[in-house]
Amino acid sequence: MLNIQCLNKIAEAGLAQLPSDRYQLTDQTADADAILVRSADLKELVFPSKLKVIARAGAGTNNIPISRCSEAGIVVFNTPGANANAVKELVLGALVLSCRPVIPAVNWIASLGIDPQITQRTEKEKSRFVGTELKGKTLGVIGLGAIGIQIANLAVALEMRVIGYDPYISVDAAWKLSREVQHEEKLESVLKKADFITLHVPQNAKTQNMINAEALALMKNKAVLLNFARGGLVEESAVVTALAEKQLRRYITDFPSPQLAGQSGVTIIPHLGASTEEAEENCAVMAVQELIDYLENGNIRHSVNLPDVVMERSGQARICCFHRNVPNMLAHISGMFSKKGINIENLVNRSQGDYAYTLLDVDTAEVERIAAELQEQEDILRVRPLF
Ligand SMILES: NC(=O)c1ccc[n+]([C@@H]2O[C@H](COP(=O)([O-])OP(=O)(O)OC[C@H]3O[C@@H](n4cnc5c(N)ncnc54)[C@H](O)[C@@H]3O)[C@@H](O)[C@H]2O)c1
Ligand SMILES: O=C(O)CC[C@@H](O)C(=O)O
Repeated sequence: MLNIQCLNKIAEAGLAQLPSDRYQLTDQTADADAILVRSADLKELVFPSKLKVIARAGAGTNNIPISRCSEAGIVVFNTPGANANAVKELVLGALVLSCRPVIPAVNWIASLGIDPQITQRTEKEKSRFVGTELKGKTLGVIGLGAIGIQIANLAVALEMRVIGYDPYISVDAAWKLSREVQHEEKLESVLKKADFITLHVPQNAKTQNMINAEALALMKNKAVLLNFARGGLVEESAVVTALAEKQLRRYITDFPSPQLAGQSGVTIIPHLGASTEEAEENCAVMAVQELIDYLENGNIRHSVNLPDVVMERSGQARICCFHRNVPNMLAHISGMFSKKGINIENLVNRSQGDYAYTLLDVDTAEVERIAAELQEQEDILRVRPLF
């Protein structure tokens, strides 16, 4: 039996994929072979030696200490694109709310209670709640991945002028992007030109506080900033100052913080971007499938610390080897098999940055000993024999 610990609520549709004869849920990290997580912070978590995999049912992995996982031979997965539609739809809502004062208008009507004159008052006083339209305005999309692309294309359909910035855009993503979206090579150009700026990049050392006082100073005075990516992308004290000095019109964020609470010009949503039944199910199903394929076949799809490595099963046993990306490792591993007279039927090896992964299918099931010997080799982080 393999033990799975859920550190957040994971949709039942995903958990139902776990065959009950091979998997059970545990609430003890010490017993966990695998962890399923959403936004729980794992940065201080002590990993038990039997923990092999962490699957993030969602996109952002800034809550997971990726380097520490790699050094412990733990593969980390996420679920790219599985909640993108949910975020796109909420960003559309936020765009509309940023230029149509619907929330104050609804609050005003609610404050009137049961007023027999409500219809007359509405028609007389509604002029206080006139807004503006999105059509014809410029939307700047920072980060053209699963979410950014969908928002950019949607905004084109809304007849907005759309400009995008993503120095690392993938070929796949570029194909999906509407030809109407203008590609900007510099972040500064987007900041200067856009009426609405929406952030869709991961939070990491390079993107932390990317919207700081300097960036805010470049924006148009009436610009609206939307952040459905991560709170740490934006220097909040600078946003509060920019709003107070009328350098920024509104900041709409999915990430509450004490610094932003109660500030005028700030609209705070309680991290609801991915909170739809559909997105939660998509993420949970995808995360569980990734986890099962890794635990049972050693296959890797959508890992954030290793490349995709998928090989059809052949032979009598499979050895999965998570190692550092150092010279001669493949020759060393295969040499150990040939010294023992074990025939390798199939082999695949891929690397990503400092780490690499090798799958070997062999013609014997007697592999426990060689697996243990491999595990002792320098630069080998985890070895798993599978039958
Ligand atoms: N509010 C929510 O509930 C919610 C839901 C899903 C995702 N998110 C956040 O949104 C982020 C994006 O999600 P996604 O699914 O689109 O991810 P993604 O990986 O598909 O796209 C991210 C894009 O950002 C680009 N990028 C990276 N660094 C950049 C930089 N410095 N400047 C410009 N572009 C850069 C990448 O090239 C990539 O195309 C996630 O990392 C997560 O933090 C939030
Ligand atoms: O799990 C959630 O509700 C949020 C997920 C979201 O922030 C993500 O990065 O995918």
